[in-house]
Amino acid sequence: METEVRLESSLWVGIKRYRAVLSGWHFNWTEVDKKNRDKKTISVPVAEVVGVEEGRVEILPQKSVEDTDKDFTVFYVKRISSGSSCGLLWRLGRIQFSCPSRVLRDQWTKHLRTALKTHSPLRPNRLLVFINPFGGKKKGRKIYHSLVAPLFELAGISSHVVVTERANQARDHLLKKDLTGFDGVVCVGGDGMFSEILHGLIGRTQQEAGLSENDPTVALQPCPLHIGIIPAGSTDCVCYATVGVIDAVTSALHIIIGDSQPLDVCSVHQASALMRYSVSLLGYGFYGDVLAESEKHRWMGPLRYDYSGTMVYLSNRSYAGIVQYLPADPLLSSPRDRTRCLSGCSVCSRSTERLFRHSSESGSLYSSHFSQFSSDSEGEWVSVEGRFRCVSLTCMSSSCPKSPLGLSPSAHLADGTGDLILVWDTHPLGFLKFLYRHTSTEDQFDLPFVEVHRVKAVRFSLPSGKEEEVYKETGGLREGIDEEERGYIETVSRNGSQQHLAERDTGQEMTNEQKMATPFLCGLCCSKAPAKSVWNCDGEILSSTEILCRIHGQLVRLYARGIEDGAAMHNCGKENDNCQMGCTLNK
Ligand SMILES: CCCCCCCCCCCCC/C=C/[C@@H](O)[C@H](COP(=O)(O)O)NC(=O)CCCCC
Ligand SMILES: Nc1ncnc2c1ncn2[C@@H]1O[C@H](COP(=O)(O)OP(=O)(O)O)[C@@H](O)[C@H]1O
Ligand SMILES: [Ca+2]
Repeated sequence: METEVRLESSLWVGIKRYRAVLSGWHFNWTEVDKKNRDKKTISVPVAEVVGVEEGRVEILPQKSVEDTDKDFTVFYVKRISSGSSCGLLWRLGRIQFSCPSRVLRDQWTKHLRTALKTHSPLRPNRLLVFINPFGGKKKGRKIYHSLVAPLFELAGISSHVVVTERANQARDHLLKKDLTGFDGVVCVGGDGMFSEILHGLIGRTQQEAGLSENDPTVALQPCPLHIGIIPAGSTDCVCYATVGVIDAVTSALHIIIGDSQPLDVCSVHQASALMRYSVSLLGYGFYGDVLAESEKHRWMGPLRYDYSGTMVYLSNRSYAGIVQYLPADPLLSSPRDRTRCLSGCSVCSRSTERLFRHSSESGSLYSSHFSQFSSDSEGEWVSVEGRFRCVSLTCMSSSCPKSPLGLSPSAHLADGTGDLILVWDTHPLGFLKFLYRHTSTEDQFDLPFVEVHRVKAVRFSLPSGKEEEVYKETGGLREGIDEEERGYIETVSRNGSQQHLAERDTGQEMTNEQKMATPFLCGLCCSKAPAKSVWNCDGEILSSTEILCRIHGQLVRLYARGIEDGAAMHNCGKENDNCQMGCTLNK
């Protein structure tokens, strides 16, 4: 049995004396005053030590090494509060120690290096990096070379960098080229670039396992390589929802220390063909229209979504559809339980056991998923039909700077479920209220025309010709229904039995304000609203409308750890500035 590394000695930082202790999971140093009394302690988990160098080393503004033989420098993760974002910013902390002898210095560097290997076994040695030079504000290359590459170098990571020259180059590389020796793949870009990596890695893994991605019932094999995201895109939702901040240095440090965050992935099929995978947003109606509109205005950069969002909102559209879903176990969690999936989430941890339960027995991962598509579970599908402003499915909260709590604030990153959000047709100001609540802490699901369901799978289809006649397009409100009623008809089928619900009560009275806004909003839109929308699949438009979606629990792993709760990081119980014990969170 390996014995735990322990080392304790006096060390100097400038003229101050410190008692430094490396024991188990922690490295800490306490200032000792002239009367031998302990002053401030800084404690760093060994797993968060970025690197240990002989001599006095600096890397910013540029690397410099003073090769003195009694000194060593420790680089570590230091947290600072991020202001507006929900997570914590990570920065590179640095401390230069002086030892009484070279022998002791060598002992410290050796023990620290051994300890950090033991306590963070997933640290990458070699990474494959793809940079999209055109993502977001087109700063991907600069962000990587000025902020990320020096940190990778410091941590001893070697990287093979590919600056993409066309869309799907990264995906094709991962599908075809030799990936031997790489521990992970890093994308520098936005959600679209992440999606390329996701498709390449999932595809490659299934190819090697001899599994057909076109079969929607197949139990997909989890990907062995980790994915790192350096945010340099427009929405950067996957990064925000898994790290809590959009910050290249924070993300680079998560990669360096080999953090590992499993992530659910949704497969999207049409008949027997795989269309795409999704993690953040699979959206029909509003989000599909926004994406289609925004593609015409790519030159605007990230602002294209604000512009297109406004235009699409003003066009006031709703679409007919049939949504069927397979509910997840309501005893495990609920999208309305007001909890949040944070770092170390217990719902996700418990799910790991449930999702992989049969793997050791049957030799096949995900065998429990497979059973949910057997004929036995057919009866559990719920079906709703009507007109929708939008139908959205997300495997995680999908928080992003535009919406800090996200599309579904209580969704989980790795519980094997997705949240289905149905926004029924409603008055324009009602829909505006729904959208607006995404920007605040007000509950966007607490509206009479909104439903949210935690699901394992979803099917979407268009109503048959007969039903389409009934719901003839009039741009927002349906023909034949009195405008004052603002209701709609839905056909609900639970466990196969058809139930006809006339007039869903939206519970809303039209205010004078709304009445005044109606002619203006409808004037922009009423004549030529299309009968169908498109699906927005993580920023890509799907070519089919009728789809089958299925959530695959923990199919990929990111170099991340979920959103850290700032308050909980202070294990000393003191506020930022007074924090002295067991905590590296500084203002
Ligand atoms: C009155 C204020 C209205 C504000 C509405 C805010 C709602 C925002 C929810 C955003 C969820 C985003 C989910 C992520 C989607 C991305 O995958 C996708 C592609 O991103 P990228 O590759 O970086 O371009 N982004 C979008 O589809 C943008 C949706 C914007 C909707 C307004
Ligand atoms: N060199 C390239 N030229 C054009 N498109 C690219 C290139 N590299 C990647 N892409 C594509 O650009 C799309 C958007 O990239 P992304 O990095 O997500 O930026 P944004 O967040 O601004 O949309 C992705 O779908 C990706 O496939
Ligand atoms: Ca999930």
